[in-house]
Amino acid sequence: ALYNSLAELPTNKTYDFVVVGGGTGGSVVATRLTENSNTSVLVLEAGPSNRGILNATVPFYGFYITTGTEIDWNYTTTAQPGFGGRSVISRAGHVLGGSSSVNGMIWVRGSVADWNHLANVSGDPGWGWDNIYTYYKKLEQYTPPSTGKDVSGEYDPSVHGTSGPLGISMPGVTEDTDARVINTTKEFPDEFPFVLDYNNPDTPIGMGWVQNTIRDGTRASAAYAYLTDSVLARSNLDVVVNTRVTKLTGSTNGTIDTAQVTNADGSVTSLKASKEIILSAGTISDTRILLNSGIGPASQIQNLKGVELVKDIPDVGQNLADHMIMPIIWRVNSTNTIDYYAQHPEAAQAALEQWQTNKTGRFASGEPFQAGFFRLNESDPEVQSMIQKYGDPATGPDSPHIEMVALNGNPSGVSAAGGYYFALACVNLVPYSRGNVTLNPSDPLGQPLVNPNYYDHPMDIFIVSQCMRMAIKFASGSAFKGYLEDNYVGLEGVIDSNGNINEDALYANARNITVAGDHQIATNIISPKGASTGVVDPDLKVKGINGLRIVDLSIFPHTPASHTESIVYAISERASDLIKQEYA
Ligand SMILES: Cc1cc2nc3c(=O)[nH]c(=O)nc-3n(C[C@H](O)[C@H](O)[C@H](O)COP(=O)(O)OP(=O)(O)OC[C@H]3O[C@@H](n4cnc5c(N)ncnc54)[C@H](O)[C@@H]3O)c2cc1C
Repeated sequence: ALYNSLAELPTNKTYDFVVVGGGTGGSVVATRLTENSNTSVLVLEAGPSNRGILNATVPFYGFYITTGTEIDWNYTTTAQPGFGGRSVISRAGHVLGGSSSVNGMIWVRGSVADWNHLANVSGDPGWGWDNIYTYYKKLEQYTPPSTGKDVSGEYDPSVHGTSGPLGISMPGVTEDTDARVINTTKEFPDEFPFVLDYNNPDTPIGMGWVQNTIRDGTRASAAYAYLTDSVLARSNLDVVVNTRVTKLTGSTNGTIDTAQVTNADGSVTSLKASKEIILSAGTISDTRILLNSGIGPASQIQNLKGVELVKDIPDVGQNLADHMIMPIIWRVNSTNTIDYYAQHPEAAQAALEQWQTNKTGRFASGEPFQAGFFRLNESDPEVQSMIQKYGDPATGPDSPHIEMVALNGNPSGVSAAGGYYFALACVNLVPYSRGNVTLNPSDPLGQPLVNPNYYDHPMDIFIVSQCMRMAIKFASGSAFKGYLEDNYVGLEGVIDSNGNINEDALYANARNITVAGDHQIATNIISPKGASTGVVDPDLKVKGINGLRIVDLSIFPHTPASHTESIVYAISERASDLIKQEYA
């Protein structure tokens, strides 16, 4: 059942597993484990239920509307030297379904090389692509858009699953910029080849149509797709929302079996698992919980007020990485962009009403509609020399370095101020920079110190600058002539009157404007059993502790050449099988 507070939870029940965090990973693992009616699971989620929250349900809203609301943790990074000292918002869902309830819904699976790399670094071939591909096919359910738009020629059905819980769909309406973007791939086929399906493991490179975690015109979050009414009706599953876990404890040294919740009146409620605690609170929140439980680097824990060391694991909270997004935005000669809704409340209301009536119309889709995945241009001598100096940051020779996203509007959502826009957003998929999550010693339960160290490594901003050059080329296509007016954000001082690019200005814009990718990863990295580094073993159990496993994005050791919800779904599907096998 679903309970709105701990006070509602019956007190006479016991559970095999307590899942901390009902987010992307937690929703999957709770659903899969309770397929066995002999296994009981309690999920504790800090945020509210996703049900009835339009911001977590209407696909169009996912784009920008949830920042600053109660369904996001609204973390802020520390001042980032690579960003000219700016702090940026680092978002994560604070609602059932977690970040899958607030994200951009873009479905990109992670490259073959990324998964094979995971198999190599963990020493477990089961994390390799061949096995993970079977999980993707198991969990996906490709469905046509609710609007009835014909999407043939926009993806390759043969590489997707059709009967899993997670709905995947394509943009359901046509935008003015669709043809401009697709035509540009035809005009510049060498630099920007059209790709029918970037999720085809054999052809990840190119620009094509975005696939979304949307079903029946509705956001298909992990809560919507997995924690359905019938799953929540299972007698062996209880989910409690509005319940934040502060600490994990154990009965004997070296065993963790209890999740503690500090109630509003200061009292503590302990929730016990007879088999395991499964930590699925996400990359940033995991570290706060582990450090407050005395699990992590001894050097830090010794300084934390009121916390005693339980297990010294130096890598907890280390290795934090994130993608970063550098938007380039132009004013356009059109009002037919998503900015229109920000500036015309009556149009937004009508679109919402249409969505509420039959889940169609513009609000049944997200934004963007196209994205491209590219390698650096290895015939460019500058690229060659950077790769020679620092190595190729991609996990394999066919794995992309760069993502370029095309948006029919201003991605920051501030266009209520006026104007109509087109944007190309540049993403470095393979940053070398690593940071960490630490706590304020005098307030360990307070806001964690999130430091992704953006642009710390010289290769990282170089790759973004290469993507910016690509975006300038893309926007020079004939399809954009007369459509793009002046540059609004991203290219200040970059192009001189002769059309030459000023490298210093390119870098300065990147430092001043780039924002977080919200793909925070790697604070609990996987390593082989017995390794002296890393946080979890290949079966995702925390090293040197009994009864504690981590199932979320934090275990993945590097940023994948993709978006990250797909990584979590695959990790948690396989983790569920590993857990089921262990207790069979
Ligand atoms: C704004 C945004 C846009 C994104 N866009 C995309 C995209 O388009 N495509 C894509 O693939 N990925 C995207 N991502 C990333 C992707 O959604 C995440 O990487 C992924 O969902 C993370 O899954 P997780 O299970 O690790 O954590 P989460 O899904 O974040 O789950 C963690 C859960 O734990 C809960 N929790 C945390 N602390 C506690 C506590 N102390 N007690 C109890 N519960 C707790 C949280 O409230 C949350 O529900 C985006 C993310 C954000 C934030």
